[in-house]
Amino acid sequence: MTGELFPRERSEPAPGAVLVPDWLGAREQLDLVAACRDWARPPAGMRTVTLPTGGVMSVRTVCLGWHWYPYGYARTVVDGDGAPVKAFPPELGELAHRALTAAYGSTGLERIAGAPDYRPDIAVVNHYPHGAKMGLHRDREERVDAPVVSLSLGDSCVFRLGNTETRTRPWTDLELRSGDLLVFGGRSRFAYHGVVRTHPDTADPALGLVGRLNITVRQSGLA
Ligand SMILES: O=C(O)CCC(=O)C(=O)O
Ligand SMILES: [Fe+2]
Repeated sequence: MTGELFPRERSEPAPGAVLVPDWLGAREQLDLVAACRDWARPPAGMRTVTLPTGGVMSVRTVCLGWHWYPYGYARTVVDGDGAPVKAFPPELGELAHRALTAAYGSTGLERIAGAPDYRPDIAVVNHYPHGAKMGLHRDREERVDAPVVSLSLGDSCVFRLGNTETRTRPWTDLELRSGDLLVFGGRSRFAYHGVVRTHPDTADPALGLVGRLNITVRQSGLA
């Protein structure tokens, strides 16, 4: 906690996009960081991703359930060590279900595409070392429009939530801090988004994490 005078409040920066600040407690954050460390280990561990353009992403990534590569999903690390992707942990599915209820409320949830029968089966874990960022993109390799649940850990960042049509304005810049929950579903599900910058060493040192971690939980729609 950063000694805020007032609690940071839930907000809806775009239709279907909900930010719930400080959603994860300290214990949950520590447990997730520890889990990420396990998931990062080879085989099928954390790797850097090379894009078809030849560019190398500045984040490092590990996936659970389905392996994301540019641009698709596979059951093995087709652009890495070739190992089978690690299983999607049921606890993460339960956490993501709770996240949808926290974001939309149990009644609001019914009005969000793919939320009532939500069956998440992918986690994409990104580590942002100091200086890393992520260009504007859409999460569109999934075959269904169920919401994406995003959990942030460690350093805070500037997250850019754009529109569904273009990579350009209008967009909204949000600060995401450790423990924050962002859900993008409904009309924001396929919005462009990215991470403009992180703020080095802003996390509570007790978390024992250098840089920033982001976990997105998704539903693939793949069998
Ligand atoms: O790090 C973030 O907050 C966003 C990550 C993201 O957009 C992705 O993994 O597709
Ligand atoms: Fe994304």
